[in-house]
Amino acid sequence: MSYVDEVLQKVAEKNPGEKEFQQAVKEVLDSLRPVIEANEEQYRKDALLERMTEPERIITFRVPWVDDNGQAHVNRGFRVQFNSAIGPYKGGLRLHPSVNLGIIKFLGFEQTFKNSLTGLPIGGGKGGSDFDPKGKSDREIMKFCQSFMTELYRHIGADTDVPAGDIGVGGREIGYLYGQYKRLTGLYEGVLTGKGLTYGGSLARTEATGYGLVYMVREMLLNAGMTMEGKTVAVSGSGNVAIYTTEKAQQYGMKVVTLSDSNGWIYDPNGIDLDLVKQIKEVRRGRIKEYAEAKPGVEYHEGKGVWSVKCDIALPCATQNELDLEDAKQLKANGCFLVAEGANMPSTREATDFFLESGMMFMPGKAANAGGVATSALEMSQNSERLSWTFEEVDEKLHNIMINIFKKVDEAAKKYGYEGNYVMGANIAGFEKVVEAMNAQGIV
Ligand SMILES: NC(=O)C1=CN([C@@H]2O[C@H](COP(=O)(O)OP(=O)(O)OC[C@H]3O[C@@H](n4cnc5c(N)ncnc54)[C@H](OP(=O)(O)O)[C@@H]3O)[C@@H](O)[C@H]2O)C=CC1
Ligand SMILES: O=C(O)CCC(=O)C(=O)O
Repeated sequence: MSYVDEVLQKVAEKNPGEKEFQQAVKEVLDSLRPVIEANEEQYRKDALLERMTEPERIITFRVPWVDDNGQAHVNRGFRVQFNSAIGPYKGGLRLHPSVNLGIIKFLGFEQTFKNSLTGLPIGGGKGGSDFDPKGKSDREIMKFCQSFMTELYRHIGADTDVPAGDIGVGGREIGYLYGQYKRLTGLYEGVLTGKGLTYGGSLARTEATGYGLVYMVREMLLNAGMTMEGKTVAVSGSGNVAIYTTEKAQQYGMKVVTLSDSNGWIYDPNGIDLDLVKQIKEVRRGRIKEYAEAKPGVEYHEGKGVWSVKCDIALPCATQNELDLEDAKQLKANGCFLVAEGANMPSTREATDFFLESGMMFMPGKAANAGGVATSALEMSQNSERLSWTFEEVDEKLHNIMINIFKKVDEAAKKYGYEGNYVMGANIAGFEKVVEAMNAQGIV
């Protein structure tokens, strides 16, 4: 049996029921086969893949909190410190009722390669809780965050592990988490990113994942001799990544016609009115349905369906496995020729294979959405030097980082004879740096 198959079997046996984690490991290792086969003997001797697929540390803890009516609740908290070969663990915290250990492990595993691609010194980690922030008051969110940090603080630090936002965690939550960390430790340090601008946050971090995604799309189009102006774009989600993807796409003259949330999706043939979306989602914390209620001529549909519209470009920005094989086929049939993932692993394995086999341009999340964590690393740099850079400085650095990621991914795919296969390119380029760092540090 090949080394890859042997490790995939062990991962399945050792992580039963963790389907997203198994899916992510299989997708990465399958695409690394040519590299691994060329070094099989050494990698096997060093148990390289076994070490790479086993988190360095998993922390789980109880998160008790009391709601506004005096009722106590208990959630489960997680932090998976996956790989510190190239820097302190870095990755977001997710608050969503679907969160479980397998999901956090898949995200931490992916984060390791993504962070490697940024070219910055950050290792991979991820965390979160099965707490549902929807419908909770600000005070309930605060109490939850304080309780969560009361356990987490002993495992993190500006030079050891630096969490940030992800689904359900934005500026409000980071503020409450930071306040509690400071209270418990007495330290005023860059232990979290995505902080508010008044207490150490970086300009452009809020926009970074979405802006970075569009900078990546720009490189893909330029490389194919195409322009952005006038392209029709379908975006899913209506949170941080979807909103700032839409903003940057519109700035480049593209027309975004869809957004969604977990209840349904909207189709605005005239192009999304982003001020209205921000009002609904960032100010009122409302549902995307309210957009259609406020605007005549906009369609609202319950459930899934964003990928059924006619578009040139599809940018999934909601959650994992939100775009399946049927969606992929429908996109192709409707003329879509480019898909870039704002979310982490939003395309199922079958959908990804279809994109690659049918000749569509496809950029996986670990490359396409790396602008968020890259800008978090820029926030860490600013915190270390006790300085704040201008929006333009950070945005320019972000843009260059995305250009460099595209180059690395493109070149790695070409080097192994898979030109245009950015899944292989991203996995290989991310993997090579982690391997070099792990080898240099011995069997640890
Ligand atoms: N924030 C960041 O900097 C980065 C985020 N990402 C990834 O981008 C994706 C979106 O994150 P972000 O925008 O920050 O999160 P937000 O919480 O701001 O927004 C998430 C959006 O996705 C929708 N959504 C979440 N879960 C589901 C679900 N199970 N089914 C349908 N819709 C869902 C939400 O709808 P609803 O409100 O109804 O739940 C919401 O519209 C995630 O995959 C995240 O891991 C990747 C890199 C960096
Ligand atoms: O900014 C960060 O540290 C993490 C962002 C994140 O969670 C991600 O890239 O998926």
